[in-house]
Amino acid sequence: MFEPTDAWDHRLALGASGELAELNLAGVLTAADVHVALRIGRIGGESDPSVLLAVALLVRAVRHGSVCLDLTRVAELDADRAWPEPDRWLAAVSASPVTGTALQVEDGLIYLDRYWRQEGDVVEDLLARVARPAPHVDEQRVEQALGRLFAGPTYAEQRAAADASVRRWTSVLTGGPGTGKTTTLARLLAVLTDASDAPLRIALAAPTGKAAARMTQALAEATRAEDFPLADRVHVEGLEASTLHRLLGTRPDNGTRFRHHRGNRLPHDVVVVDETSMVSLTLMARLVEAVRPDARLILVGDSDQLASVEAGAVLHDVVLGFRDREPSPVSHLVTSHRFGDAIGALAAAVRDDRADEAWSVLVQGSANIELVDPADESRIRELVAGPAFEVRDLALAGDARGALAALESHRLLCAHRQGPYGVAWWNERIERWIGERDGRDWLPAHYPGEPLIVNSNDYGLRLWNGDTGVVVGEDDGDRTAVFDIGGEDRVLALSRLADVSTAHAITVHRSQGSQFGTVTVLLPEPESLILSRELLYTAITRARDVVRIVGTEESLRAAIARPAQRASGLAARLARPS
Ligand SMILES: Nc1ncnc2c1ncn2[C@@H]1O[C@H](COP(=O)(O)OP(=O)(O)OP(=O)(O)O)[C@@H](O)[C@H]1O
Repeated sequence: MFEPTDAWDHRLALGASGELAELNLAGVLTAADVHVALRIGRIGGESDPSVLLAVALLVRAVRHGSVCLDLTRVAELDADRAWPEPDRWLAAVSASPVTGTALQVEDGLIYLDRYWRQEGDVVEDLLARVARPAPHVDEQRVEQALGRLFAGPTYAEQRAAADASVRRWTSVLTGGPGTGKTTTLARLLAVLTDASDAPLRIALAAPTGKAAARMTQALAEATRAEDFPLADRVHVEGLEASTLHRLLGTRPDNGTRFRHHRGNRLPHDVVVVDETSMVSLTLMARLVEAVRPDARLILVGDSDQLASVEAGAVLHDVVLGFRDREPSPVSHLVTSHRFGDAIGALAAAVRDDRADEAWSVLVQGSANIELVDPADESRIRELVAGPAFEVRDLALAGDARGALAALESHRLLCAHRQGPYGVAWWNERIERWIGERDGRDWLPAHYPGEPLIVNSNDYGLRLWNGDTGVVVGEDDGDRTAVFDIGGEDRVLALSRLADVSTAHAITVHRSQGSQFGTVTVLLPEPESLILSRELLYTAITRARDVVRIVGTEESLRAAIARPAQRASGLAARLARPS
């Protein structure tokens, strides 16, 4: 609910009446939701208020990450409101002249045409891929390679996953942090290469630049493990990941179409995608159509993490949809291999809806886990300003590498962008603390020690969405920005930076695909609509060594009790017997 400032308040949907106007004023529908619905109605010749209401609610659902709308669940938005009876409502939508053009109905769910097509494409392409006869493999060579690369009892689960993947065109490797997804992938790639007569063209990709750099690094580390057979290293060494956009070939004239597609497939024999949980439905549709039917597609990720910023929860849906298929393309790694994994145990309690256990782990605390009272201002200042001071001092001393390393050692994660629990507010607060400490009333634009995060891909500068850097130099003198690109420093003039923001604090959504030594998670009020189990799980699993949660018991329990819900027909359509 909001109080309009006047009749022209931009939040008001002018021209709306009845329920659309009421729900707009109640803050359920934005002006844009209403305008899109009215426009679709006008173009399609539909004036039935219940259909227009369904369209506006559908646009709202897509804005919240859903692919479609289930009319039987709309009442959950406001149980006290008299909503249309779902069966009759669906019948009205199905009979509408806009259905079949701007709108589609499938399995009782309503879709905007674009997402219906994309979901249909993903279903069709994935089902066609899993229905293909299995790839031919040389059993003896595969057995030997599996035995060599996955030797010993600690590798049993991962060996089974690799064994299954070798025998499929399409496989999904999912598991929580530290369950050995990267270890398995590195060794699986070695098995595939060893078992192939011709050299394999392997593509590695991730949804963001940051995630791609991490994938390259993690694979290199996994390959350097002591028990990774030397002779197999050459097969995996030197492989570099790129962003999915770069792999598919971005086109300057079109943001959602790529150079590679159904008519011009990728040349690779193996296409691996890491951090697949962050891949939207739109991007997944483009990916699966671009992979040759006779190329392997390996999707890697943690299906319990937050889904993509855009519509869809594709990895989650694919894992769910293929769960009961025999043989299943999905391998689920469950054993954590990180020594003394207290963070993993906390994350698992959150993921599995064990709120009592999560709370008691937090209250008990340990070397890796701390619960911080949100009222304890001085502790919070110490925890979040301390690392910022360190980055600033190193940046002022001209130590770019040190500043970048300090930056990666801690990050403040917020659920929101705005408001007292939001990124903007906390960035400002930290900047105030820096000013106070250094006796400055104001800091210059792009001050030394300012952490930067890139918001969109910049092909000219070769900076990718999610890349992080830091400003180095003097407050009243020369300053440059230094970015860590896959372990190498890239120095850039500040004037060249177009779309960057300050990153003392970032949202949990933005942190996906990254990890930090210590993570401080700021939980919002329990009523916050953005607070969900997946959000908390994702935030906790960003920490390598230490996680600190600033929040109340109510907020923690509210998060765990609320699984993020994204309506989609993908899982059901993949699971349907063919
Ligand atoms: N089978 C194993 N035996 C012993 N140690 C292992 C095994 N598998 C993985 N590890 C070790 O566990 C740690 C985590 O493994 P890995 O990085 O492969 O997991 P991951 O699932 O990719 O993690 P994340 O999602 O956090 O990146 C690494 O230090 C790795 O060396």
